[in-house]
Amino acid sequence: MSKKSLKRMPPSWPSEVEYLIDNTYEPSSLEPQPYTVPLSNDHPIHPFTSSPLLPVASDPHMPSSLVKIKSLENVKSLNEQTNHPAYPGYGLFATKDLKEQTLILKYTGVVTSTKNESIEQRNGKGSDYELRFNEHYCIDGLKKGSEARFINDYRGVLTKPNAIFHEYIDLHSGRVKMGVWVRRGVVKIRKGEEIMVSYGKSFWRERGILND
Ligand SMILES: C[S@@+](CC[C@H](N)C(=O)[O-])C[C@H]1O[C@@H](n2cnc3c(N)ncnc32)[C@H](O)[C@@H]1O
Repeated sequence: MSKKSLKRMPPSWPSEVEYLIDNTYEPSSLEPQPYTVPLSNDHPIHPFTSSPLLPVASDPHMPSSLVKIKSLENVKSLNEQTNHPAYPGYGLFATKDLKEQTLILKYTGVVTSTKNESIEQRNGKGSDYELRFNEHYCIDGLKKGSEARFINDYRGVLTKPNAIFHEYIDLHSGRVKMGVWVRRGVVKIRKGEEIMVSYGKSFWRERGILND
């Protein structure tokens, strides 16, 4: 059996999407040189400090036992009368209590360069699963990605996001990755709660949903 067919996948993973434990760069020559490890002690261990340096952390184990992909069919929004605003679709939920500042997951996908594009050229081009990454790149989780591609925006469900997307340097490979972290000030995301970030106002503005 090939290595690929042995790859483990999270439960409820959609067959049309490739599960990716690590980013794939397109073209592969785009991948930057990794940092030389060990890194200096000046790097923090989480993003919630005033340091301008990227945090250093060990890659989270994937598929992750900390999260579960769930259909939103029976999930209500804050207003218990209405369906979740991302219904019909999926969301990502904690399977354990997750403490403040925990690195929960890696956001993986296809990484491409945005170096020669202005913000105006880039706006509206990305899929609903695309994130800006490491200054001159973006990661698209539309066709290939990890559990993190199922994370919804907090609007209409929570009063504040309980998680953030933030880059880190993998302690072992020296490569920059995109992480999903429990947000500062959130004592814990409780088992069963939906993990939610803010996509940013520009995400909704580009889709004609926010006007301010
Ligand atoms: C990265 S996907 C999130 C996962 C998605 N729910 C799924 O089932 O694949 C982003 C898309 O989810 C939906 N979504 C996420 N958060 C939402 C929210 N707060 N309100 C409405 N739609 C939301 C929107 O369609 C958005 O373009």
